[in-house]
Amino acid sequence: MSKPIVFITGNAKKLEEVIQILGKSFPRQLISKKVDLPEYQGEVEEICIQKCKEGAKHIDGPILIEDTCLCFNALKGMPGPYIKWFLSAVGPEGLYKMLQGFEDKSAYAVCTFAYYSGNPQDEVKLYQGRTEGEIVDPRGPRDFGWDPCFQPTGYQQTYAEMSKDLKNSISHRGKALDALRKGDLS
Ligand SMILES: O=P(O)(O)OP(=O)(O)OP(=O)(O)OC[C@H]1O[C@@H](n2cnc3c(O)ncnc32)[C@H](O)[C@@H]1O
Ligand SMILES: [Mg+2]
Repeated sequence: MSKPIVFITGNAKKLEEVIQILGKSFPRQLISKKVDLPEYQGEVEEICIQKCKEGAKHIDGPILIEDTCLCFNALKGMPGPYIKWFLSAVGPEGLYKMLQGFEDKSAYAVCTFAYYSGNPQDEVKLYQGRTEGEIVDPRGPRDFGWDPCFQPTGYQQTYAEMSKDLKNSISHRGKALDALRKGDLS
């Protein structure tokens, strides 16, 4: 019997979605631990590896972390991994206003999971998902991050206006977890 995987996050809404998306079909037991891991700088892959290694100091056994980026094409991919600070400073309205001087409102959300078995001989494994969209004047409930100002390509609703099932079926996180499901989590 494999050990349960501990998903470390300080974000209750992320955890809620991960549980909804993986559902009962996930063959491994997933438990969660609330730890606010440091916000690292750099490329998202490096950030996730560092975050995962730091998380491993808290847990004896397999662990999972994720990091989410929101990237504006007009800003060459910024705020990217720093979106948390921008969002807490200016909110979804401010994110929309940041693009006021640009015609290009396109953006993409990237979710990267990092898994580490806990065995020192194993590497950290990464699983990524990306959803394209645009930054719009915020609409919909305010309960999760930048959801009100992100409208995925091909939809008339923002993430915040969508049902959870619809968001999860097309989201950056849903796609990253599809990749994780297919991965080798030994
Ligand atoms: O402890 P961790 O897992 O790091 O949780 P966090 O809230 O610090 O999350 P990140 O470091 O990945 O920063 C991502 C930011 O984007 C927000 N966010 C993450 N996923 C989102 C989603 O699907 N929809 C809207 N906002 C999201 C989140 O609230 C943060 O402000
Ligand atoms: Mg974080």
